[in-house]
Amino acid sequence: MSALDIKNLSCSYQKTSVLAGLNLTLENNEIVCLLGESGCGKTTLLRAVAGLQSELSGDISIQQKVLNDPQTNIPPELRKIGLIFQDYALFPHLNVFDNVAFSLATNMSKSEKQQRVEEVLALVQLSDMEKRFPHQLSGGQQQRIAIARALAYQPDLMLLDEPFSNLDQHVRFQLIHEIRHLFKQRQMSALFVTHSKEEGFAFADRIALMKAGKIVQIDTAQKLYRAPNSIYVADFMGQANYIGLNILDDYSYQSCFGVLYTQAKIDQPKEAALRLLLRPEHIDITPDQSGKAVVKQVAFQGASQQITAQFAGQDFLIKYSNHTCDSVFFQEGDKVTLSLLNHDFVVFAD
Ligand SMILES: Nc1ncnc2c1ncn2[C@@H]1O[C@H](COP(=O)(O)OP(=O)(O)OP(=O)(O)O)[C@@H](O)[C@H]1O
Repeated sequence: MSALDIKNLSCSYQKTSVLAGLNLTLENNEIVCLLGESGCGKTTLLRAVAGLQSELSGDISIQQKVLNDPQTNIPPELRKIGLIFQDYALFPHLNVFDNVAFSLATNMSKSEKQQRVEEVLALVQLSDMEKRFPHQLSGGQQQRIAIARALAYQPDLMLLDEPFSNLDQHVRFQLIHEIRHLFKQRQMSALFVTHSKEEGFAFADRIALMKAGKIVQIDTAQKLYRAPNSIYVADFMGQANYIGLNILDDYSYQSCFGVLYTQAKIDQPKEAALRLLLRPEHIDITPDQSGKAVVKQVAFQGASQQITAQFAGQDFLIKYSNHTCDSVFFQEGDKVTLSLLNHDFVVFAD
């Protein structure tokens, strides 16, 4: 059974279309990250699922229960959704206990409430802070309280909008790992918005990369990085070089690195203009006095060097790992040879 099913969702603001015919399915216990540049519609999609969006068409179901279709529009408070925002949204005049208890049904007995609040505060490791007020907590602790409050409500789906972006780097990644572990333990499905791919990598099972109101690719972070379906996805997911290819026959191309052979039959017309994606770690660099490439720039990064080298009339970005004791430290002006390391080819047609 899927945790969330979105079919053909379109949303607009004053008739300006923001989401157009979007489809998305979340499996049970899955965390999916909506990633994309500012303004692509991530928050609008989250708001649509929460029932906070008015100009909307399409079908939305949670746990097979229809929330939105042409006949139905379940109000936000009945959707069994936990919402977590960037600014924690805690009530400043309520202590931790009352903030967490706030979302619980009014017909719950006092002892049931007590038990539920204690349980979720233990989950976020803040049991001893029941009496404190939000201003007496750090940003990370406030966000944990917000998460405890959402968990106490026992939602069918958790929606998180940039929940970690107000936290400093160290606390942020610690909290991301902690909350991911907690969600997995509680078998919680979640849709999570961010514009940081590092947060998406650390928190989500799958990433849905959005562009102008559409999901352009959805898959694991590794797949999006290694097998992007477009130059847009390739560039969004990491640094990239591209080289031109000419088809020689069904299994080989001519390139500036010589003839490249493929295992899979090439299914493009012979005259197609093609580009091969080369990540910086796909290119090997070796010092060579008679080499045809020259180092233009070196950025030492501790465990690696990021090198820009000119070869065949173009600049290549190369990642050179310093992991062995005979690693070379390259300098501007060094003559070098570049070669391609074995990897699965990703080729784009222009
Ligand atoms: N209330 C509104 N009225 C009119 N237009 C809006 C409104 N809210 C958002 N928009 C527009 O809708 C588009 C999508 O906005 P949305 O907030 O969903 O993007 P986002 O991907 O979450 O961006 P960000 O990463 O900057 O938060 C943007 O062009 C934005 O300007």
